[in-house]
Amino acid sequence: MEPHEPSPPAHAHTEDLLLCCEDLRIGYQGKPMLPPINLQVRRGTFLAVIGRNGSGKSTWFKTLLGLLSPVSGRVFRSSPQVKSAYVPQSTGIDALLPVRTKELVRWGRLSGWNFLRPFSSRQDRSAVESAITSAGAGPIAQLPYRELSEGQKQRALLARVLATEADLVLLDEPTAAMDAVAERETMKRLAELAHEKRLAVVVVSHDLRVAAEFADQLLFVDRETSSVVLGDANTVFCHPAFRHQYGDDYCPRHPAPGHPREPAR
Ligand SMILES: Nc1ncnc2c1ncn2[C@@H]1O[C@H](COP(=O)(O)OP(=O)(O)OP(=O)(O)O)[C@@H](O)[C@H]1O
Repeated sequence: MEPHEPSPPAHAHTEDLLLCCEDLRIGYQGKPMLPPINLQVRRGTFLAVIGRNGSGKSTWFKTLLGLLSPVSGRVFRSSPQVKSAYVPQSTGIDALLPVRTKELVRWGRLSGWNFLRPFSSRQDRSAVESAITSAGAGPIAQLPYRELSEGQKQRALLARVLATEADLVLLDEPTAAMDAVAERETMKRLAELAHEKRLAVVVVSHDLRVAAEFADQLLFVDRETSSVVLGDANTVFCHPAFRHQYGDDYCPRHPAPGHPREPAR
């Protein structure tokens, strides 16, 4: 280890650990917007980040990626080799070039000016094919990216990020423009990828039920109640801060009127 490299947390020496937030406070201009975040991101897990608009989800992603400095605390990567890939909420890719989806995915795979190489390696080609299949982007692979619908563009960008074969994949509302069927299918695929390929997948989603169905854990962030809640769906959905924002309908312990949990005697 380099002399100036920060020391890892005591619990970080496990092979599945990719990234760790330690008392991490996120915000702008030195002003924290949430209480400290403590969590570990591990291989083979699917984490969904939920919360109202403006609650700090994208800010957290930017801090994880090093695009924004923590207000305090730290983000620790278990190794400098941990490779992350990120799909932001919206991108300017379509404004760039009239490129086919498959080429866009290939460029995601080949870093820097390598994408100008006329031939990619067999390994690159196979990673591109597999990413296109995993993202369900086969039917649109030969179509110009510019001509795709917003939901199809999201699939293409998902394939692009998967082609990088990153260990940690951060996706900010990757299904926002998809119809309900495509959204469910994509979240299911992301969960399978996390579990089968041993990736860590972290997704921001506003579809709470779909997130709860497929994610291993939920991270709920809320500025109004100054809350950060990490746990399974029941833990999060029944938390007072979550219920303050979204009501009781998501919590099985607080059934909606007319749907009693116990049959009436
Ligand atoms: N560069 C910036 N400087 C100061 N404040 C900012 C900056 N960028 C975003 N914010 C503010 O930070 C807060 C959190 O924004 P963020 O984009 O992280 O929310 P979010 O949870 O991702 O929201 P959404 O669900 O709408 O995408 C918002 O109030 C936003 O206005």
